[in-house]
Formats: sequence, C-alpha cells, structure tokens
Amino acid sequence: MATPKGREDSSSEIPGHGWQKSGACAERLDHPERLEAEEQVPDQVVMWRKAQEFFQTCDSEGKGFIARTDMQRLHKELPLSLEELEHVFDALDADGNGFLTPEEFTTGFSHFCFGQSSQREEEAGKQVAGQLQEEKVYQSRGNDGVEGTEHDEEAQFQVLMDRLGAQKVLEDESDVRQLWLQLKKDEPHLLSNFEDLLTTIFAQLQEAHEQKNELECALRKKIAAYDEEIQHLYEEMEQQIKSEREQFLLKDTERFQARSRELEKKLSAKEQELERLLQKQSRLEGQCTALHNDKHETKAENTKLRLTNQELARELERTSQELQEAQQQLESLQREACELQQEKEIEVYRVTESLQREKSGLLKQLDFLRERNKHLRDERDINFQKDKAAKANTAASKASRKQRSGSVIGKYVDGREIPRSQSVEEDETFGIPRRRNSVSLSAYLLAEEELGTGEPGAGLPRRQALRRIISIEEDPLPQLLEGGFEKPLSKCPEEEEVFDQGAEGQIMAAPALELIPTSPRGQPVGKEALYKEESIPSTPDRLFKIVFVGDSAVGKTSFLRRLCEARFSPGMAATVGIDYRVKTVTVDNARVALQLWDTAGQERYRCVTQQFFRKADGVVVMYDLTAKQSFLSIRQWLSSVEEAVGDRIPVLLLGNKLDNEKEREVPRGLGEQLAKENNLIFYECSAFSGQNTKESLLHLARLLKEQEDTVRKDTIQVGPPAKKKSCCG
Ligand SMILES: Nc1nc2c(ncn2[C@@H]2O[C@H](COP(=O)(O)OP(=O)(O)OP(=O)(O)O)[C@@H](O)[C@H]2O)c(=O)[nH]1
Ligand SMILES: [Ca+2]
Ligand SMILES: [Mg+2]
Repeated sequence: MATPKGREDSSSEIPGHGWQKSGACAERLDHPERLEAEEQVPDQVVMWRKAQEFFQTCDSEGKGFIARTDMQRLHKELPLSLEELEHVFDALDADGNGFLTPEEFTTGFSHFCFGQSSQREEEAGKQVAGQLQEEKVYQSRGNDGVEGTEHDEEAQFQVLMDRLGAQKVLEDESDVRQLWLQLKKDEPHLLSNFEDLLTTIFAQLQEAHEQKNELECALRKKIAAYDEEIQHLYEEMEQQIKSEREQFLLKDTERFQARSRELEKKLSAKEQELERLLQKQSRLEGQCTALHNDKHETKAENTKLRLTNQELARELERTSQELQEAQQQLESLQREACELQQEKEIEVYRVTESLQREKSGLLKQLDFLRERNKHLRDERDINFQKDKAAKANTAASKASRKQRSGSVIGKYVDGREIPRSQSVEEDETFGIPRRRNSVSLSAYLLAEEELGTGEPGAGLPRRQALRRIISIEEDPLPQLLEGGFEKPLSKCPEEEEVFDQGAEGQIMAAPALELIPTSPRGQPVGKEALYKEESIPSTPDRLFKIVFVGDSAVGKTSFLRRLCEARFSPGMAATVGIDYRVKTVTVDNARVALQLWDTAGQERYRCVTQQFFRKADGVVVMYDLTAKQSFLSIRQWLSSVEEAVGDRIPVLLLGNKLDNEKEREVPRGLGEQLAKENNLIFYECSAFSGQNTKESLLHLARLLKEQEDTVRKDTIQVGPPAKKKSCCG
C-alpha cells in the first residue's frame, strides 16, 4: 500500500503502558536536533503513532503484551483476513513465544512500514526503471503491432511480476497471469487495484518471505546458536560426561583398584589358605602313608606277636608242665628229704642216745676214777697242783696280754681229739644241708667248749671240756631237755680239775673251777641266757647262716658271746679255724634261727674261713674303730666275700669297741661312706657294753627274712600255688 510521502512530525512523548523507547524512535526523542532533521520525514512517526494505536487496540486490558486472540481485534481496523492477521502475528512474534511484546510489535510494524517505505523507494526506483523499460519496450513494440499487443501484455505482466518480485515468492505465475489478463481485458480499472493488491500481497509475501528468511536466518542463527549452545551444551555435556566418566572411571578405577586390591588380598589369602591346605594335605598324606606303613608294620608286628604269643603260650604250657613235674619231683624229693631227715634225726637221736650212754658210762668211770683219785692223791700232787695253778694263772694272764694261743675249740676242730661223730660222716654222704647236722657235731663240739670256763685259751682240763657236752646250748634235743644232764652238771662245779689236751699238746691242770661264771643253778651262764630268750623252744620258721669275718682281735668272738650269752670276757683267746653258735630271734612275729659262724681273723686261717662263705645267707664284716688297720682291711674282706657269694647277699658292716671312744682311730663318717658306697648295713657297736649288738643283728635278720619272702613270692608266682608244707613235718 503506497504510503503518503508527507511526513508528520511527532515531537510528543509517546506515553506507553509498557512502551519502551526503542530503536531509532527512541533515539529521535532523546536528540531533538535530530527531530528537525527528521521533520522532513513524518511518515515514520505517523507509522509509529499508528503502531501505538494498534497495540493499544489489541492490548485493551493493558497486559503489556498481545496474544494471538488480541490480534484478531485488528481485523476491523485493517483490511486483513484472520489468516493474514495470524501470519502477521507470527511474523511479528520474533521470539516465537506466542506473545508480542511492545518492542516486537513496534519493531515488526516499523520494520513493516520502514521496510515498506524503503522498499517503496526501491520499488519507486524500480518503477521508474520499469517505466523506462516499458517505454523502450513500448517503443520497440510500437513497431510490432497486435502480436505485439499480446506480447506487450505478457511483457507488461512480466514487468509487473518483476516489479513485484514475484519470482522470489511465487512458483507458478500462470494463475496470476490469467487473472491479470482477464482483469486487463474485462476490468482494466481494477487492474491497478489488483496490481496494488498483488503488490501488497507480494510485498507482504516478500516481507513474510524476508521475515521468514530473517526468521529462518534468526532461526538458523537461533538454531545455530542453539546448535552452538547445544553443541556447547553437548560439549559441556560431553565434558561433564567425560569428567563424570573420568570421575566414574577414576572412581571405578579406584573402586576397581580397591576391589582388585581387595580381590588380590582375598586371592593371596585364598592362595595362602590353599598353600596351607596343600601343606596340610601333604602332611596328612604323609601321616596317612606313615599310618598305612605303620598299619602294615603293626600288622606284621601283630602277626609276629601272635606267633610269639602262640610260641610263648606253648612255652608257658611246656614250662607249667615242667613246673608241675618239677613240683611233683620237689614234693617227692621233699618227702624223701623229710623221710631221710626223720631217719637222720632218729639216727642222730640214736647216736646221741649211744653217746649219752657212753658219756654217762664215762662219767661214771670218771666219778669212779675221781673217787679213786681222791684217795690216791698225795701231798706231792697237792704241791704240784698248787705250783701248776699259780703258773697257770700267770700264764693265763700273760697269754691274754700277748698273742693268744688257739682256742680250746680249735683243738677239736683238727679232729685229733674227738672222733668225728658218725652223723658228720653220714651228712657228707647224703649231701643234706649241713646246718642241722653240723648242729649235732658242733653242739657236741660246743658242749666241749662250754664245759670249761667259757674261756677257751689256757687249756681247760678235760673234765670241763667234757662237761660242755652236757650243756648243749643250741637246738637242745628233746630228751636232753628232760633235764637228763642237769644232774651230772650240778655235780660238775665241785669238780675243779679238768685235763685239757691243748693243741700244743701240753697238759695243764685247769684252774679252780670257781673261775667259771655259773648261774645259780650251776649251769654255764650261756645256757641260762639261752633259756631266758627261748622260753618255749620250738622249730624256728626261718634259718639263716651268717658268717662273721674281720681282722683278728676286732671283737668278733666277744660280739657273739655278748649276743648269745649276754656277757663280755676280756682277754679272749684268738679264734682258731671256725666257731659256731645258734641264736634264735623273733622278727615280725616270725621265729628266725641264726647260725652264727665265728671265723678266725688271723691270716693263717683264711683258707678255712673262705670255704664257709659259700652257703652263707648273710655276712658280718667287723673292724675295730680303735685300730685303723682293721678298717683298711675291710675292702679286702668285702672283695673276698664278693668273690665267694657275689653281691646277692646282705652284708652288715660293724665298727666295734664303740665304748673305747677315746682311742677311736676310724671316724664314723668313714664307716658310713664305705657302707654307702658298697650298699652295706652299717652300725658302730660295742661287745663290751652291748650297744647296738642286738639291733644290728635284728636289722640283718629282718633283711634276710624280707629277701626270702620275696624269693618265695616269686617262686609261688611262677607255678600253681604249691601246698605249704614244712620239711620236717
Ligand atoms: N674295749 C673293748 N674291748 C673289746 C671289745 N670287744 C673285744 N674286745 C677285746 O679285744 C680283744 C679281742 O677280742 P676277740 O673277740 O677275741 O677278737 P676276735 O675278732 O675274735 O679275734 P680273732 O679270734 O683272732 O679273730 C680281746 O681282748 C677283747 O677283750 C669291745 O667292745 N670293747
Ligand atoms: Ca514474542
Ligand atoms: Mg675270735
């Protein structure tokens, strides 16, 4: 729509509800000098005013913006259809948010107007150019005629189209050409309107097109911006994602690393566990193989043991059979031994009987001879006797001070003086243990000795020697106990003289009998002592043989005398060969008979004493604690005992003469140490005072009894419990 050239000035402020001074207009108002410059151009201000009126028309509620529906109100004001108004709204809504701000409205409107006017100027220029062209064309056409007319119309139409710039907006011009030509023919007066309309439309279209282009380019820009933004955002997003991812990866890596570390730890733990399990498995396998081998070995051992067991069982069976046979033989032998023993005893009693008869015969003869003697005795004899008695006393006292001569008993040991009793020969024949039989022999022998003063040594008259038979102290025979001998004994004390065939062969009258210590009953003290202890003599439960050894003069004989007769005789004669006593003691309610063998300490009798060790059950080794040499010989005695009997029998070490403390040469500790080294029983004692004489021997007797009990237990354990049977019934 061509707008009037004239311009109105509008110097008035445009009050606006929401109106902004925008763009050029705002500039004009701020700079009035410009306004003059522009008074020449009032159109735009008019347009501006128009625009303001339109905006207010649309924004009747005064919201400050126009919505689509408000735009419809312009329908009355403007010759535009609703669609066109829509187009216009879209064209004006630069930011496409569905609302028109005052800026968008005025910008769009002024654009439209200004664009129009500039366009118009352009168009005007073009028009002029177009007219010029037409004139030319017309000039040229003028030459062509009718054809030329159509051609002209076409050209006109083309010119019009060109002028309108339809090429840009119209794809197909045929309809318009047709309409134009139609109008040109039918209604040429409308042609200008039509052309105007076309112009407007084309302008608008063009504008729309431009706007569209602008929009497109704005859009493109926007899009570009958006794209850029999106790109930017995208990049940011990318960055973020990347950083996120990196973080995530980092975290993930860390987590992964942590996890992998954890897993590594777990793995290493598992590996260690596995290692341990493998070791354990190998150990267990080792144990298993070891057990397996053990099992085999055990099996093999088991079979071996089973076989051994079977062999042992057979062996045991055989042994028990042999044991039974041995026991039967033992029983038969014991029976035989008992029978033999009884025969022996009967024999012994018979011999004793015969001996007694002989003795009583001899005694009678003796008495008879004495009677005779008494009558025959003259003064010479009496003088001689006195001299002899005096000499004998001095000799006896000298003898006890100097080396002593053999004991009385020793004379008999040579066998020269007394025929060996039959029983002794028989004993050797039957090999029966000599103990019992040696009792009869030695009882006989002892009886000899006892008859004297009890002081062997200075020769005892034969008479007293004989009397000793009467007082058989050990194991008195039953009929003897009927007191068959008391009578001759009681007679003995009046008899002072007894001949004695000493080992040296000299005959000496015995000193007056008053020397002989006798008990009130006129018996030698020893016998009484014996009775005291054995109120009711009975067969002892046990019988042990004990041998006394030690250097000469240590006090063996004195010890035995103290023990058996409870008395001490100073100035004892040295023992010759062997001497023997029996002492019965009670140990733990058992009666134990001790055969005490007294040996001679002097070197020259060593061979005799040696042979007596063989059958010993126990040995007593004695030294004199006032004579060091006698202690030094103990080791020698011990070795000869060991040689003879080994170390299987108990040995009692006695340090004698404890009463003589002031002359002690051997300290107690030495004796204890020696005893400890050789596992001996040790006591210090005194035959003189009797200290420790019984205790030491009781200790030895108890040890012997315990040893025998142990041996018995073992024997009984081996075979079936044999019936308990004493040998002599
Ligand atoms: N002080 C004292 N003297 C004693 C003791 N025991 C013996 N005697 C004396 O020592 C001397 C020797 O005594 P015997 O008993 O004959 O010695 P032994 O060991 O029998 O000597 P042999 O028969 O030669 O082996 C005698 O003079 C005794 O009186 C004692 O305990 N104390
Ligand atoms: Ca808008
Ligand atoms: Mg002696």
